[in-house]
Amino acid sequence: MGRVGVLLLNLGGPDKLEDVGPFLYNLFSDPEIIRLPFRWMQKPLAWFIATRRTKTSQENYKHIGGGSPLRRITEEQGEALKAQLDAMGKAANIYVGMRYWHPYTEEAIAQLAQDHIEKLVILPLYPQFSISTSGSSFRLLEKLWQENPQLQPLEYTVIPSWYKQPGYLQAMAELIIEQLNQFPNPDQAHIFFSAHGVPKSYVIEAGDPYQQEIEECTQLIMQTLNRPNPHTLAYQSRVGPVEWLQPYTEDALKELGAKGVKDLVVVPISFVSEHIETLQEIDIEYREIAEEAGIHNFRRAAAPNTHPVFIKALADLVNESLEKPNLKLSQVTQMKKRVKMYPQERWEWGLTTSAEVWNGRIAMLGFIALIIEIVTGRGLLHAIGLLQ
Ligand SMILES: C=CC1=C(C)c2cc3[nH]c(cc4nc(cc5[nH]c(cc1n2)c(C)c5CCC(=O)O)C(CCC(=O)O)=C4C)c(C)c3C=C
Ligand SMILES: [Fe+2]
Ligand SMILES: [Fe+2]
Repeated sequence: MGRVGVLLLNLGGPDKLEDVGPFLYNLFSDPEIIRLPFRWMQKPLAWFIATRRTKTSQENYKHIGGGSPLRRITEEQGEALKAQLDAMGKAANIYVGMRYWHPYTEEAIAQLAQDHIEKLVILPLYPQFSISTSGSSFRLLEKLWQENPQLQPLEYTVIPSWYKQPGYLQAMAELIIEQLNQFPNPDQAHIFFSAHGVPKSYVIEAGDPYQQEIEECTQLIMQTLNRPNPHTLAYQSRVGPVEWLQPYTEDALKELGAKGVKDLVVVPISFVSEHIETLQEIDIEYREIAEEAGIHNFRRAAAPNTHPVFIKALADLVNESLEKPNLKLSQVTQMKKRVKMYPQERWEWGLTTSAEVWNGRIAMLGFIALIIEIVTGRGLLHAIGLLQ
């Protein structure tokens, strides 16, 4: 085999406070994050939401030192993975490709093309697949491959999701045990899995396997842990007015507090590095909610970061994928094409479900257009003199 490369895919995060606005704009410009029926709406809406959210989001980043640690940790994971692969006699170059901030996926692809990589393993740093995370990065890569003929000869394989990997489950169990051991009665503490949420429509309408993979992952971690502790799964970080996967973390914490739970370990399970949602949302916001609800001994399991058992798990994943038949990007993005997606729907006349859905969407678009117009002072209603 020729020169091997591993492309680690991740979300990216603002390095400093000034990056927050443009980072949010990139994130909301992604049709896999906000799913709209018309592409032309994407950029104005992204600008509008990013502008509105920047201040609050900056306040949150201020609490964790003024920026996201995601780049630093992902690069450290890459270095540790390289050393582990070297030790196993499988030398490889590691590349980091972020979706919404530096180093962008496009930069990583340009670099690996320059390095004459001959076989590439595409490894998202999300254990479970979601349209909004790994799916979005795979779609981008598919586009880059289509646009750049230079990439055609590069042989690659994709790892779509890997939450069943035994080393990963073992690392998670060890991180939980570390926290359980801090309680006077380790077997009685409540284990609280907090997954990043997604809008419910992603699962129900678009067929995102995320919820099923999260639920299975929770069961597998509990089996690996092999302790009698009670556990709960809930979803955090809801954004916007639509319904997301339930139960919401804040509600589940309040409910457990009301039931008299005092000792609790939160386990973040959708992400493998510390980031704003562990350091700020769980450690500050959810801790406060839990303490108010009477959960006085609130602890959190660390994210796997560069835990040696976790890094070995990543190295095993890379090795196993090199031995299996290649999995193409078209194969891993295809699962979405089999289910209901906005661009594939067709208009139907009459009082059909489809027509009702479209009525709702048109009303929503009208409303959004009105808000944008009020904020920017420009648009159709100003042009015809209805707004000044
Ligand atoms: C598996 C993990 C993640 C899923 C699923 C996910 C979906 C998702 N996220 C948003 C909106 C935002 N996400 C933001 C930050 C952010 N998201 C993830 C992970 C998942 N997102 C991470 C790791 C981070 C943090 C990066 C960092 O800086 O450390 C943000 C910005 C922060 C904020 O303002 O709260 C937003 C906004 C949506 C809408 C979504 C599903 C559709
Ligand atoms: Fe997110
Ligand atoms: Fe989030």
